[in-house]
Amino acid sequence: MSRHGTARGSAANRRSPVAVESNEAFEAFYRKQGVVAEELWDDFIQTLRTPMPVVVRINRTKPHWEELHNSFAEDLRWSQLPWFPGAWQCDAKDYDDALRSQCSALNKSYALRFQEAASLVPPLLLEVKPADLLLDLCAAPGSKTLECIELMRENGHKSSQDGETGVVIANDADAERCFELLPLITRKARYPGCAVVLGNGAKYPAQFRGQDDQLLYDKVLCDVPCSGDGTLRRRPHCWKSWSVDFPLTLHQKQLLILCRGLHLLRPGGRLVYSTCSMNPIENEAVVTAALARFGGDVRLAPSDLPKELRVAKCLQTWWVPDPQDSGCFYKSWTEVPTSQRKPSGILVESMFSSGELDPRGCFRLNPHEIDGSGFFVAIFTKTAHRSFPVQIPSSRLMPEIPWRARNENNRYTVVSTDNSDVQSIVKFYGLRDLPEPLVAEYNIKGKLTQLNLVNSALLQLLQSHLNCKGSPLLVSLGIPLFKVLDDNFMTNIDVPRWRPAMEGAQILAQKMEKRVLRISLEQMRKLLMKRLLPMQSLLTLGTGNELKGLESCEEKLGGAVVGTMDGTFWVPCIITGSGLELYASLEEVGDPLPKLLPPLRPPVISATEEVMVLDKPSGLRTEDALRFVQQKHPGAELVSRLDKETSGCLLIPLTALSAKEFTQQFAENKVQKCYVAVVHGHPPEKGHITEALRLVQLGGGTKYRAFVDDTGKAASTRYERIWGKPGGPSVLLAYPETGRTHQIRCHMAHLGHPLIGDTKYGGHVTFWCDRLPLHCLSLVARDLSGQILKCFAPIPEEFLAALVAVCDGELQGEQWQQLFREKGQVIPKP
Ligand SMILES: C[S@@+](CC[C@H](N)C(=O)[O-])C[C@H]1O[C@@H](n2cnc3c(N)ncnc32)[C@H](O)[C@@H]1O
Repeated sequence: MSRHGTARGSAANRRSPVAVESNEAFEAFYRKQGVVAEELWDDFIQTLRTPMPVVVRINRTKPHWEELHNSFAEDLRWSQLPWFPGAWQCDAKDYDDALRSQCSALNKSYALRFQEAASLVPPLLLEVKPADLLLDLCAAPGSKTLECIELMRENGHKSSQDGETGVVIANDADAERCFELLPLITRKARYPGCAVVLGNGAKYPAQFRGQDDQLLYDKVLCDVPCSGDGTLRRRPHCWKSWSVDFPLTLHQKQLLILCRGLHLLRPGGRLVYSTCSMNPIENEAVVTAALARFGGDVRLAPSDLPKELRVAKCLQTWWVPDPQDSGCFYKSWTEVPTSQRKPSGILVESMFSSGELDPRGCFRLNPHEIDGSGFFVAIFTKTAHRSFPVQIPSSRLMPEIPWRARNENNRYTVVSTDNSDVQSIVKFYGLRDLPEPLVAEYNIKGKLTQLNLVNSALLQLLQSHLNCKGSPLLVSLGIPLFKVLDDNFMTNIDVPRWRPAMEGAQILAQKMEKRVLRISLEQMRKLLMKRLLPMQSLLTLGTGNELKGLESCEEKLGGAVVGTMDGTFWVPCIITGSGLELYASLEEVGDPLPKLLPPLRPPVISATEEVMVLDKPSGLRTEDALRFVQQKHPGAELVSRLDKETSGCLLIPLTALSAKEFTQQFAENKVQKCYVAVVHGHPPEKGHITEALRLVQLGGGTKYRAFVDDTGKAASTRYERIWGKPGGPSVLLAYPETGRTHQIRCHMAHLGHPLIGDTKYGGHVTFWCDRLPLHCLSLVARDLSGQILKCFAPIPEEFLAALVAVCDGELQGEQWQQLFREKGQVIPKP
């Protein structure tokens, strides 16, 4: 069985729906459009009702990314998306709190990004090259922009071209969303050729480098605003609000943005149009209308898709709903009543199908096939460009940057290297070769506040002539390198007013010969938490091995950068009379080297050619443990199970013959087991529970609960209390003589002593135990030759910590292990 995300069977088959969401109009609309074949309808609709898997994209431009990649490969909860390098997928139900907090920490430090599978596709199909001019017309909140930048860098490394020579313009029409995008671009991507721009994509200006020399983009991404019904799995509340009308209001806007993107594309360039909507009026209709508008100058680009990526053909015909008459649909513009064919009406001619679409350049990503959101993608290329004649001055480039910023004071100017501020920075920080070109940023009060690094290609683009009255607004430009210090700081001291900026610290650390400090990883973590290293500690650390480079701060006071010894993480700081103060916090920048949880992979306790016994960790499903075994032994099968939250010995036969043998041994209760359990209260010292159990399926899904019921199956559990005080809790050894589902849990609950935290059976959660305290300590069976097979799984760390807490430290971890080694062995039956 493959571990690849798309190869584990359909999403709907693997999961049960969590909520029965529905909308009759939605189902009627999409059935009529024929978006999926009738026989796949149930799979499609069921998938839309199941939670999305979590998908992460490892940032392969970061140091240590391979370590992270390997840790995902080791962990059975993650499967790799075979069509996207570095993307991993985890089932929603395996994504527990521990995994969530680990991934959030990794996301914060930009070791990975969360991005659903289908959304990875549009940037991938842009085929970005390191030196491309790329325009992302609808960029916020920025996942795809970031992905494009990473791909540019990666492709740059592959072709050993400098990966930083391209340009990425991230435009969005929504100011708030632009500001959401900002930290991603400046803090995470840190790409000198990137500008964030606020403007209407449909009116993005034409730019000219000279007479009849229009600046055109190599790549354009139009990930347009859409009704978003492909993301119902992520936003189940939208089932209720879905209507046929809303998408109709978006069609023209989408078409205008696409047409603008196509106009700005260079001949031979590539444009990707995408939506997370499944509606043909927002998808195929927009594409056909744009093709018609450009005559033969643009066409769909047949593309080689990764072979493992499952895509569905685009529609060639579709129905347009009448917004005034529910249930009424039109196939062609001529069918629309004349009264509705007004220029101001909702229905427009471009919504109707006209002409064939090349399915090799235009396709759908169906939720049930990609196990993600529904998406639509079309790839265009251009064969000819028609420009409008414009009168522009004869000089090729403008001396200044004609783009507006947020107001007239807030502007950007090109900075020359002999500028006196720049000279003082070079001297103070010992800058070997000053990164350039630099632009100065003036804030909205007109005060010079920042020096930003851009690259030459971006500067040229910004100095070209804009063919419009007011330009879109520049929200950010390049990478901030230096920031001005507060006016009232160190007024009488002869140090420059400039300190390194957070965004540029990494670049500066490679170029500065002075004022570069390195500290150990542990000290860096402490510093990020406290943000201040008092002067005395700074001086003390500076004399030892934990801090290096203090001698490079001749003047002592003033800006500096501080990083980890391996040089992979840098932040700006300032040395003042009180010590070293950091301009960053752990909250903002994340951990320099987030700790990885040990991968969830079961250790093997014993293995022969016929049978393997694993020490299954809590949190791993038995089915996933089986997959691990099947990687080497494809014939392995399950004959017994442990609940996901239960840890310990799990026996898996490796061949059909041994499966038959062990099935029989389990059925005849010949496999002896001993479990450790922590229960509420103080049960009698020894007991034997023989109540029959009946298993009931919950909510039509794969969840079960056992009940004591005379009509159920015979069940027998012996137990012995090995630690406990009146009032509880108590630690037991339990010996199930039968193998019913949830047997120990249900039997103990029936006795009035449910397991701690076992809320399904009436247990209560405690702060000292965050897993089900049930562990299969030992197991005895007979192998195929009749020899005794005896296995023992020591108590896992987190369970041990809970036991120490239960007894208030009366027994320490090793003492508990020793107790179990002595008492927890099962004596084989003769
Ligand atoms: C689907 S989202 C883009 C998602 C983004 N590409 C990403 O991957 O994170 C569409 C974006 O288009 C923006 N938008 C809406 N109308 C626009 C217009 N006329 N021009 C440019 N952007 C627009 C919205 O503010 C929204 O941020």
